[in-house]
Amino acid sequence: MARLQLKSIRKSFDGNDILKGISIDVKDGEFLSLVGESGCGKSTLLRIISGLEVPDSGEILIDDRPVTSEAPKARNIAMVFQDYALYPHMTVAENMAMPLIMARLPLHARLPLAGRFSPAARRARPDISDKVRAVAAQLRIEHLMERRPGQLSGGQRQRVALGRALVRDPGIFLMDEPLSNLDAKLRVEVRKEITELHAASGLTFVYVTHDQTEAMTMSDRVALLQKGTLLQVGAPGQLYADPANIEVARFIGSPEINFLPVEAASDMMRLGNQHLPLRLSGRTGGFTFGLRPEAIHPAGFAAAPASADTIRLSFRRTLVEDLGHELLIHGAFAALPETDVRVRLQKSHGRPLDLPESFDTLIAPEDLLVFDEFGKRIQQKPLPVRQGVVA
Ligand SMILES: Nc1ncnc2c1ncn2[C@@H]1O[C@H](COP(=O)(O)OP(=O)(O)OP(=O)(O)O)[C@@H](O)[C@H]1O
Repeated sequence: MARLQLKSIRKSFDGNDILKGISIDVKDGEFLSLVGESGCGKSTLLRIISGLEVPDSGEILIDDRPVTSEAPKARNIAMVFQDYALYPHMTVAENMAMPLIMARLPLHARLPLAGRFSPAARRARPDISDKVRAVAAQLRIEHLMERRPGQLSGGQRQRVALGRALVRDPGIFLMDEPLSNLDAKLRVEVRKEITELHAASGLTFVYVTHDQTEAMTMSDRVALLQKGTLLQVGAPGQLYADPANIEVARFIGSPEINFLPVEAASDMMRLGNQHLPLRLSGRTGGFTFGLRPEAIHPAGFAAAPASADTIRLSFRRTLVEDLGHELLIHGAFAALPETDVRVRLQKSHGRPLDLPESFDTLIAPEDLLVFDEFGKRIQQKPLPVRQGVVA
């Protein structure tokens, strides 16, 4: 276990700023995910933590000890890559033992083949096998120990790669998109296994993924990067319900959040051609509402939101996707026909729903997220205006 602090990490390649001052404090034993779109700098940051890459400026501390200029080996960090990087000619047991064998060999014997057949490697092996067996049991791969990587499924290979990283008893475990080569069903399985592994090992995990669902389901906290900048770091529920800006709201949540342009006057708001009995305390002008698909309640088909001040908007559907337990309805509000909107509707016991083409929807003002013209979240919620009386 170890605490990891990143302080103002900067890195550029060929004059392009890839990381623009990233500061994150990863707690001892925490599972932190780094998420963001392809090219935002996630892997570069992970490589900098591991020591494979050197930052242009900034500092890395492990348990309060500066390690920025230390070699990877001295950091007691293990890393699992998306392509597993197993030795194809070695058995699972040999693959898993290799980091321990290598650590005990003199430098000249560390080449994979030389290391494998050298007398020093053979001497080191007996006391290593107990450790390998223990980790294999933890990962439930004992029955695979004599196979070679080519004789394993993707999920099994992934477990071997995890095992190989774990045998060294690292303080920090780094993973770079470890599930991306697995099919969807297996991804969910291994996702659960990694979460269990984290809980059982108590290690500090830093996990890179571009898949927000993966990050949300596995992590204690999620750090969202965009173009080399840290947009927000927080618990999954916090990023979902309390995003700092439009980019975070857009990236987190599937299906994606809806955005609606609105104009605020002192005593009402306007959405397209409809007046809404809402106002923003002391603020007028152009804003954007963020509205999660499950916060739009089709009247008569879903329970009304528990709010005394729901607003009612007519909706016209264009496409309905039946996901079995729920419907994902695409369409637009009549007040704003040019803006696509997604609505999630739970089905009662999977029964089919006969949705008309147009129906009313109910929305609780408390469920509206408000963003200013720069995309920054405004913490205040829209206030109801009742029959011309400002509440
Ligand atoms: N050694 C390097 N030399 C030059 N450019 C690099 C180098 N490593 C990374 N880059 C560039 O830095 C940017 C960020 O790369 P990085 O791999 O960190 O992104 P990422 O967020 O992990 O993306 P992905 O999800 O696609 O792996 C990319 O534009 C990449 O081309």
